[in-house]
Amino acid sequence: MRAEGRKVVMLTCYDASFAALLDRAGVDVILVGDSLGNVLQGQTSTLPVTMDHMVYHTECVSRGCQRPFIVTDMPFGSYHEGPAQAMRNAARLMAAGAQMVKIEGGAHVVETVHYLVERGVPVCAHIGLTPQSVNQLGGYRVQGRDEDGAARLRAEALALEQAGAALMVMEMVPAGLAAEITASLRTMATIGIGAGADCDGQVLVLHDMLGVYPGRKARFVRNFMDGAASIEDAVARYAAAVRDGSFPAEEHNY
Ligand SMILES: Nc1nc(=O)c2c([nH]1)NC[C@@H]1CN(c3ccc(C(=O)N[C@@H](CCC(=O)O)C(=O)O)cc3)CN21
Ligand SMILES: CC(C)C(=O)C(=O)O
Ligand SMILES: [Mg+2]
Repeated sequence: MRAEGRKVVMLTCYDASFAALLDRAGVDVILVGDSLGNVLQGQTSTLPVTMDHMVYHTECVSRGCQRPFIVTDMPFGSYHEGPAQAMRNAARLMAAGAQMVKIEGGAHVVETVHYLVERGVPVCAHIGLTPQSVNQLGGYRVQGRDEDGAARLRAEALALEQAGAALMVMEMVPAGLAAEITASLRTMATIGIGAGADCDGQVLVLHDMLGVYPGRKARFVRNFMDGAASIEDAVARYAAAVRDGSFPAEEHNY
């Protein structure tokens, strides 16, 4: 899709009924996100989410849809010990129905990404705001604002592409920097969340874009239920807005 200049429409999903709805609405990629810790479990971070939770929700999603490509988040602690542990846990997620796994982090996960890709596990990287590191980052805030931070994100993106990651989420990254990083890549497609419209695709948390998450609403969220006739219509409007470049707009960027 990147090669053809077609935007990638990605949304989180955690169960079979919504997976079927996202399939009907034309979503390209479903992310079984560890954000399920927040939106399903009522946790204040993604840190308590376990492999068993991710396996269960991947199985649910996988049974509900046919067409969308399924990516599952590796939860906190499931890949941090290194390549062998990551491979063992990725294999469980792939057996549950994931077609790609997502791993947060930059330089420290490059070796693990390479190890998985060489063994037949497609990998989505995730840089910028990496919520599993919230206790180190000091909050859910924009990343890569100063020149040092920007240089680090640029270098990490290239290293992750080199390691074989096929997709990369950029979360809460200034729009200009995300555009520059996207243009600097040759094979890896970028998916933005709070990273501007010039990424190769976009992702949002389903409960955020439907306005049902009771927690704090980040700047990058738009409620697509406003003016929509149904949930399916809201998801279809999100897909259309990503494809025509009207979402995200300036007001959603950093
Ligand atoms: N429902 C939900 N939506 C998400 O986007 C999401 C999750 N959960 N859980 C995992 C992470 C955590 N994320 C978050 C959480 C909070 C903000 C937030 O409050 N952002 C504020 C800025 C806060 C600050 O600068 O201090 C914003 O206005 O964007 C952003 C991303 C993104 N992910
Ligand atoms: C917000 C996306 C990128 C994510 O990682 C999640 O939903 O867990
Ligand atoms: Mg996640």
